[in-house]
Amino acid sequence: MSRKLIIGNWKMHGRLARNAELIDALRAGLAACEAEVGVAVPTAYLSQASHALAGSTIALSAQDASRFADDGAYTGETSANMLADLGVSYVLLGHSERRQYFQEDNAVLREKIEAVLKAGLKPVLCIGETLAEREAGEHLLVTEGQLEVLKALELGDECIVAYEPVWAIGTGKVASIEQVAQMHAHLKQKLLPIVGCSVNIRVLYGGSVKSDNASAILATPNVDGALVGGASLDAESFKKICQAAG
Ligand SMILES: O=C(CO)COP(=O)(O)O
Repeated sequence: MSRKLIIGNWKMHGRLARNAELIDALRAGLAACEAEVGVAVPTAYLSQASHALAGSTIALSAQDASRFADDGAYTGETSANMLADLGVSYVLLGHSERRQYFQEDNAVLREKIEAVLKAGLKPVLCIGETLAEREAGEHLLVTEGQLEVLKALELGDECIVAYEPVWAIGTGKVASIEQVAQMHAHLKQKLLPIVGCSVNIRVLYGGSVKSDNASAILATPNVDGALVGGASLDAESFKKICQAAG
C-alpha cells in the first residue's frame, strides 16, 4: 500500500512574508512525517515556494495549468512545461471552484490533463457533486461522469483523484464517514477498468478536513489521503492533519 498523500490547497491566499513563515514551519514540523505532503501554491508564488522547499520532503503543487501544451500567444496562461521548470510535481485540475467560476468541463480538462502528463507532472483530478445533485441521488452518476476524462490516457504509474463534495468545501460541513466510504469504494471500482490494474490509484478526500476530523477520515477504507483547503493555511493545523496520515 502506498503512503497517504496530503496536499494543502492554499487557493488564492498568501503573501511573500506569510508564505515564507508557513513553509518554514512546515519544513521544520514535517521532516519526519510518514505521509507524502504537498502544498498547492498560487501561481504567483510558485517560484518563491520552490526555492523555500528546496531539499525538503514537501512536494510543490500547482492549482491549475494551461490547456495549451506548447509555448505561444496565450496571454495570461501558465503552461505545464513552465510549472515543471519551476519544480512543480503535482497539478490540481478541475477543482470545483474552477468548474464553477471558469466553466471548466471535461473537454477542457482533458486537454489540461494531457498537457500536464506531457510535461511529466502528476495531475490530481478533482471531482465532486453539488448539494442539489446529492439530494437528487445523482452523486454516484455525476462523479462517474467526471472520471470519463481519464479514459485512454497514458497516466504513467499513478492516477490521483480527489473527491471533494462541493457542499463540504469551505462550509465546515464534512461528509459523513459512511458517505466518504461509499463514494471512495465506488470511485475505486469505476477507476480500475478506466486506468487498468498496473496503475496505482489514489483517491483523496477533500472538504472541511480539519485537525479534529482528519484521523477518522484518513482511517476510512479507500481514503488514500486528503486535499485540505482552509486548514492548510495554518501551520499547526496542517501539521496535525499530516501527522494523522502517518
Ligand atoms: O477545496 C478544498 C481543497 O481543495 C477544501 O477546502 P476546505 O478544506 O477549506 O473545505
